[in-house]
Amino acid sequence: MEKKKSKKNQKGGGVDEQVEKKINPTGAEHYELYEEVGHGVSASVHRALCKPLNEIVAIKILDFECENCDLVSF
Ligand SMILES: Nc1ncnc2c1ncn2[C@@H]1O[C@H](COP(=O)(O)OP(=O)(O)OP(=O)(O)O)[C@@H](O)[C@H]1O
Repeated sequence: MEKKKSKKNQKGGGVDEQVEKKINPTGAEHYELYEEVGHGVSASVHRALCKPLNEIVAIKILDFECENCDLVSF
C-alpha cells in the first residue's frame, strides 16, 4: 500500500513558506552600534540595535585599509 506524502514534505508548500523573510534596512542611520563582539582578518563585528525592527543584530564593519586586506581598488 502506498503511503500518502505529508503536506509538509511536498514541494511548494509547508513550513518553510510560512516563515516570512525579514528585510533589514541598509542605511547606517537605522542602527545603534554597541560593543565589539568579534574580530576577523579584515573586519570587526559589533552588536547593534536595528532601530526600525527593534531587534539586536550583528554588524560587520570592513576595514579597507588593513594590512592583511586582499581587496583591490581600481
Ligand atoms: N552573527 C554574529 N554574531 C556574533 N558574533 C559574530 C557574528 N559573526 C561574527 N561574529 C564574531 O566575529 C568574529 C569575526 O567574524 P568574521 O565573520 O569577520 O570572521 P572571519 O570570517 O574569520 O574573518 P574575515 O572575514 O575577516 O576573514 C567571529 O569569530 C565571531 O566571534
